[in-house]
Amino acid sequence: MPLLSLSDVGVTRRGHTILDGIDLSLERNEIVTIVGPNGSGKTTLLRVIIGALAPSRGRVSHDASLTIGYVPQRLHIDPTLPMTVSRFMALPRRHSNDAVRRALERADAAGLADRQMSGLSGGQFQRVLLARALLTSPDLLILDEANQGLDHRGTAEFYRQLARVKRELGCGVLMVSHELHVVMRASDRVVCLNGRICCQGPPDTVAGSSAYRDLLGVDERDAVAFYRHDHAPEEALS
Ligand SMILES: Nc1ncnc2c1ncn2[C@@H]1O[C@H](COP(=O)(O)OP(=O)(O)OP(=O)(O)O)[C@@H](O)[C@H]1O
Repeated sequence: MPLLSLSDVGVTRRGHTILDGIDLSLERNEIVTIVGPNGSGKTTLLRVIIGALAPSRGRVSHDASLTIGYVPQRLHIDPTLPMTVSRFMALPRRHSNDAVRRALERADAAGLADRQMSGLSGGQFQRVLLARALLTSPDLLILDEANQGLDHRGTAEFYRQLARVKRELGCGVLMVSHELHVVMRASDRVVCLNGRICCQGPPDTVAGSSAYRDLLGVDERDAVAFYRHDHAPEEALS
């Protein structure tokens, strides 16, 4: 049984259709990445999935006990505000010291507990956001452009960490990304969105599809070469 499924979901705002006819299932032990051009409805879809936005049509179904961990696209913390990583992990609510330690370890951020949030590098900051989303040992982990501000190597490391988290927790992972070549390497399934789902499937199949190339404006040889060049089985990523 899927962790969460969307059936014929549509979102209309001020007479404008943002999402239409979305059928999507998310499973445990699977990394799914949504790609699509600016304004294609990616963030809107994530908001529907986390329950922050009610769809205008269709149904979102999941078990009542489903726990979701969410890593936002950006989080601004006033740099003049002194706040250690441990303190940040206690916002908005406290968890046991054990739970905090475990979450930081899972996100490969164990050594950062006493550091100031304002002194973290982009990659370290993302790991702490990931650790906070892992505090509840979620069934489904959702990341909105979590690799923003990371360079190519930082992004690859972050995705390796995600693959480890998925294996350890057995959770499902859903993310939105613009990093096409890394997405191709790090995902089990890619979903191309443009208000509707244009195509979806394993990365190599999607990379070769004309719907994907037309939507993202990538050349066929580039898409497939990117995939072949960068692709490594998950074991090799860890
Ligand atoms: N509350 C709203 N009212 C009206 N229009 C909205 C609302 N929220 C989003 N939109 C519109 O819906 C479309 C999709 O927005 P969304 O942020 O979901 O796209 P996106 O794919 O995440 O874009 P980006 O890649 O630029 O972050 C855009 O045209 C946006 O202007």
